[in-house]
Amino acid sequence: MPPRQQHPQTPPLQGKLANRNVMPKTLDGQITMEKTPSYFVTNEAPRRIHSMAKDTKLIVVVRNPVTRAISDYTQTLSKKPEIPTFEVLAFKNRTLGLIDASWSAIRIGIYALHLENWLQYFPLSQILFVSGERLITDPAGEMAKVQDFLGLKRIVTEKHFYFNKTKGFPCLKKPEDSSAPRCLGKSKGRTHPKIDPDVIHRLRKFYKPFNVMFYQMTGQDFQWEQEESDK
Ligand SMILES: Nc1ncnc2c1ncn2[C@@H]1O[C@H](COP(=O)(O)OS(=O)(=O)O)[C@@H](OP(=O)(O)O)[C@H]1O
Repeated sequence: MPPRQQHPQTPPLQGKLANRNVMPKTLDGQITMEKTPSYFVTNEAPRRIHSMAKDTKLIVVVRNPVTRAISDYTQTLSKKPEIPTFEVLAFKNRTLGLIDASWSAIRIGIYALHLENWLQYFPLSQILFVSGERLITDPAGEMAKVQDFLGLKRIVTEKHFYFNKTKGFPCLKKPEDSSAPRCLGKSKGRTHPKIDPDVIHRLRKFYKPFNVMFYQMTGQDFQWEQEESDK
């Protein structure tokens, strides 16, 4: 049976019962999924989810935190075009090179910090880290890991993806029926504004120790230090 998915717009975790009540009933052989990216950085989320269901499997998609910050900013900019530039928001004091780690676009990318909170409640074996970069370059490969992690048969494979040149991203096709291929919407894969290379450089330096800590904690090297430039 297909996994049942809770809508991402679920009210935020307000308490154990509040959340359980909005989840659909799950039958034998079904998996209920809930997708709220902000839970990863919500202090109370691990404790609450753990007290609701200790055996919950957690999937976290992570990408280079510098690109993530720019993506986050791009999303806000699309809704509020009047906000200051990324370069302005990124610093507490630009002359001193002091990064503003309290700005959510930057803080969310300190993955090691957030993961520490989750590891107080869940073993690493219950968490799958998906590489946001490989999700674009090898979606079938990443989806194979997701399906294995969830104990599902590998139903989604290479044949379900094609690279859409116009979109610049992989899109989905359903080879089993004749329905039209589907790409993600306009809000995914926007062009990022060009950011001052010096600011990128400073952010890379800022994140490096946290990235290294994250690689050690997860046992996975996401190779964000190897990337030459951000799009
Ligand atoms: N197949 C495909 N199509 C389009 N976009 C893709 C795809 N795979 C991954 N991505 C990347 O997903 C990024 C948007 O995801 P978000 O994490 O912002 O989504 S969410 O709003 O938090 O759910 C989005 O980030 P931006 O490029 O900054 O928009 C994409 O880079």
